[in-house]
Amino acid sequence: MTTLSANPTLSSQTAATSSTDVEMAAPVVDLMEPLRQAIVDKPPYISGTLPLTEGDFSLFYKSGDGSNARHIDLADATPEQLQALADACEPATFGVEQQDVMDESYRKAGKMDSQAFMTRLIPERTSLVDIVRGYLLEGADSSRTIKLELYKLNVYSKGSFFKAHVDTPRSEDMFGSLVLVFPTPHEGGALVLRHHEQEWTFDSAKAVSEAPKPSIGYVAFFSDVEHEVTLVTEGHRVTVTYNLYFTGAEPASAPVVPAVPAIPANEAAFKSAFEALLENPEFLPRGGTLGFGLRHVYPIKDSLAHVYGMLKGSDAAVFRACAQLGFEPVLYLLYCTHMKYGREKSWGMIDRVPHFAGYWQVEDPVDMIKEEGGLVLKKPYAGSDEIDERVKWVTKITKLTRHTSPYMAYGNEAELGFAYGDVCLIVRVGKPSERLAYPTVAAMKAEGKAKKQRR
Ligand SMILES: O=C(O)CCC(=O)C(=O)O
Ligand SMILES: [Fe+2]
Repeated sequence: MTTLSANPTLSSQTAATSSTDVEMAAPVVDLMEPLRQAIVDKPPYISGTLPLTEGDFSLFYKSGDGSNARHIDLADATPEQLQALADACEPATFGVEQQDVMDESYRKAGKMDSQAFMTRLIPERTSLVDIVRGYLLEGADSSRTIKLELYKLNVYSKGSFFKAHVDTPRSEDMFGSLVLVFPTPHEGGALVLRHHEQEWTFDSAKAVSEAPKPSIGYVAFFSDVEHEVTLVTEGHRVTVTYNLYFTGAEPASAPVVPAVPAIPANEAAFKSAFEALLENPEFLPRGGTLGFGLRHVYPIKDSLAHVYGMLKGSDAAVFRACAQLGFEPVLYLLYCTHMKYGREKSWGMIDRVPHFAGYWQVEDPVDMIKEEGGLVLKKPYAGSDEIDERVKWVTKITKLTRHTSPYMAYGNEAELGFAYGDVCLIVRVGKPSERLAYPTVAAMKAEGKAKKQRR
């Protein structure tokens, strides 16, 4: 059910401006709850595989008394070479109440501290940092600068494992861990992650063996996620781990788009929740329009077109899942006007950046949106023929990606007003027997044009 929020008090003369607030964006708690949950309760990790160049798999390490360095190519290592690497490791410990403890019933693995090896792999020169920022982090966090600190190398030989634990934070700024799994032959050693009574498994051995060669497996997760490494039943599982920190530096100016798009962990959950809803005859019995607030920041200037190719994390998950099911998700700018007099607000949306420059003494920017080819969602005292579309909001509108347009506002003298458009994703769904038959955007536009001409 939609709840109405109290009308915010108007603070200035130019209060007849647009800003999005929670009223319209209050999500409908109903059949769509599983859909909303799939987006909002995003799994606290991201995993996948990443192809790298051959040199990145070279590892040099100290062995014996340390007077000789050895080399191993982890993309093409023999069992003997891997055994030599395992022999050069010390037994791994783990932290219990500020102390490093060795207990092979809890953790059985070999470890090498970062000063005992050198890898050519520099995560900052791959898309790993962008993947962590774009797919693990959300909202404002995803444009913060992060730092990766090489922590350890581990060799999980046959019979190795690491029981459930959370990683010890190294400082207040540490927000997570990144584990890279090399493509060495092994079986078992999957990483099981648990958070808020949910569980996920990343079978890195399987993922890496199915990836184009040579690739590494990667998994990044937040510090409060419990995780365990299951028993390695064959071969050697070689990993390097990094601690992930936020740095104090200013946020990067433009949000970064991962060069290699990762598959968001909640994409499958969202897709199956949506498929189940589409099967349900009680869901939008006459068809309807779903709205999703975006959960990442994207740069916009004159157009929304480039944002389609930049979608990250949950935004990418929603877009891709809907498109795969045959729908045509469209980005819109959503405007809300607090009227100067009275309590009502008007709402409108448009699928491109509007140009308000030629308008003079405008009372309600939603009228300009309409003139520019947009749609009216809500308007005080409007008859139903004046409402173009009604949107059911699955997730709240956010102000993360907002476009500001100045315009000449109505007043005793012309004064400058500002209209704020918040980018959201709109998906139109047909009635139960013909879910994909809802008019396409092109059809809606053509219809709108015809309507205008008839007037
Ligand atoms: O190897 C992994 O996948 C995780 C290792 C781990 O949990 C750790 O080193 O703390
Ligand atoms: Fe761990």
